[in-house]
Amino acid sequence: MRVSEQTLPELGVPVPSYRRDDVSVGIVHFGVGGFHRAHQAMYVDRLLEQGKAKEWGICGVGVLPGDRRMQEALAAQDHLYTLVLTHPDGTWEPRVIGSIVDYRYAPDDPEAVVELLAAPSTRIISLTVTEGGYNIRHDTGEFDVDDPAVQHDLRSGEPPTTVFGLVTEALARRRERGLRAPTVMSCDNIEGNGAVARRVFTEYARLLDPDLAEWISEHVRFPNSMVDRITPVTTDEVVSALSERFDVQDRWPVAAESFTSWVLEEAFADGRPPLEDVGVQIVDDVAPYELMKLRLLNAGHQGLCYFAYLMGYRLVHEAAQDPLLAGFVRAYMDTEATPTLEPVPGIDLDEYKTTLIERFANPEIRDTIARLCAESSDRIPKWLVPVIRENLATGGHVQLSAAIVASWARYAEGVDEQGEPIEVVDRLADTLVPIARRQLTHPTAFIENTEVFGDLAQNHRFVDAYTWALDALHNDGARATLKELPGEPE
Ligand SMILES: NC(=O)c1ccc[n+]([C@@H]2O[C@H](COP(=O)([O-])OP(=O)(O)OC[C@H]3O[C@@H](n4cnc5c(N)ncnc54)[C@H](O)[C@@H]3O)[C@@H](O)[C@H]2O)c1
Ligand SMILES: O=P(O)(O)OC[C@@H](O)[C@@H](O)[C@H](O)[C@H](O)CO
Repeated sequence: MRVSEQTLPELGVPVPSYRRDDVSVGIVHFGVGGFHRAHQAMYVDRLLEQGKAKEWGICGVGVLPGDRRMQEALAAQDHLYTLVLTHPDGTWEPRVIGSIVDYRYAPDDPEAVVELLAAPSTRIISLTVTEGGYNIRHDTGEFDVDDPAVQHDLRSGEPPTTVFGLVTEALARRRERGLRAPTVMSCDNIEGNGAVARRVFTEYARLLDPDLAEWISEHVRFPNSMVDRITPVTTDEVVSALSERFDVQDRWPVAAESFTSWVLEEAFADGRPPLEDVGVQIVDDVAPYELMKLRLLNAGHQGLCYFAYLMGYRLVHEAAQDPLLAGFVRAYMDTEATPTLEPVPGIDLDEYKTTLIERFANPEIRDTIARLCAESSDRIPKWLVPVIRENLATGGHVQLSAAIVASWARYAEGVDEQGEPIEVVDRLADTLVPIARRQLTHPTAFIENTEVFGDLAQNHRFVDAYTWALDALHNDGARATLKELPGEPE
């Protein structure tokens, strides 16, 4: 049976019991992908199920050509979709989520999107636009004004196309109309995601109108958050298994692990849904939670994925079940990431790390190594390089982090250990792959790329560890390299 408002009563899986007609848009979300649908939209759906937050329905917005598909898929089923939680014991827990009540593909009608963002009823503008979506230069940490899409929005006089252009135009209209400022809530995996969002939106606005930038910085709030739920890309297998096992035909369901966590800073300009009623931890300072998650889970993923790919793994759980890989990742977490963390209120870090390896090893998630290996140039500088820099400054260990960077550099050569091509998915691939190939004769070529690594190649301690690992990867291969490194085989 197809998912739609009309078929809800007949679907044999849990569905919204609330009337969606009564739900109005209070949140406009940019970047409705797998994660938003498995996380924030699920939390709002839980609130609606409790009879709360009716004014906090979600309207999704897509700005990139790839988002057209999401607009069509959601429109075809009244913006309903199925979230399947995949438990490690093989149990699947599907539920139709009803909190997304509208979706706009911005290029169709940018003016309507700007007006929606400027409407007083829109009190939160949220984002999962990926790490790259914030348009930050890795070397300077500044907003990249030279980006062609940003230049278009700043200079062309045509309707805005980027999240920066659309949101800033709406904020300008609010200011002119004497309306309240909204909250801009980043839910991306970026350290200080709220602070980063604040920086990029005010910097963009300053280029247009310094007074507007002042108004934004004074009135708009940008809460930091830690968000966590492993959500792979939806596969055809999930679509067909949902149909076969539950008789639910959904154009674009999303499957995710059952674990979920959201720690959110109490920093809202114009109210918020009572998210604490559905398990969100509202705190004054998110930093310790963010650091813990980004440096253990996300950087841990990076520790796993390039070595795993080179060793022939294509699925995350299979790699995480290899004691050599699991031991390497755990050793990185213990000896290099953990010393850079702050105490995390209410969390036993040892238990957290053990649970992470178990989550990676969950065979039901079927997350792909390819997903983790994509857009590395947006991930390594944001999650791993800060760990390296801190350890270099304090005299801490960097050997395993250096090996992770070397595994990426080896992977970026675009050829695996069997001589087969690797599809390097990275917005910088055209520059990174040729640079990586040069390292066969010039071992530090990759890390001399200051756009990604800053001045890391000037540090001898890092360079020694890095060149050792790269050399071992070239001469002995990934498995043998890991065997030479300190690990914690189970
Ligand atoms: N998937 C996960 O396990 C997970 C978990 C925690 C946090 N996150 C965060 O969510 C982000 C998205 O993950 P996902 O799994 O939903 O990915 P996805 O590919 O399914 O969706 C990404 C969305 O972001 C949009 N986007 C990308 N670049 C953009 C840009 N420059 N401007 C505007 N929109 C842009 C895309 O169009 C798409 O709608 C991640 O990058 C991460 O920061 C993901
Ligand atoms: O989605 P990204 O690009 O931030 O990173 C890839 C994964 O590390 C990430 O998606 C994790 O699965 C997620 O952060 C778990 O909560």
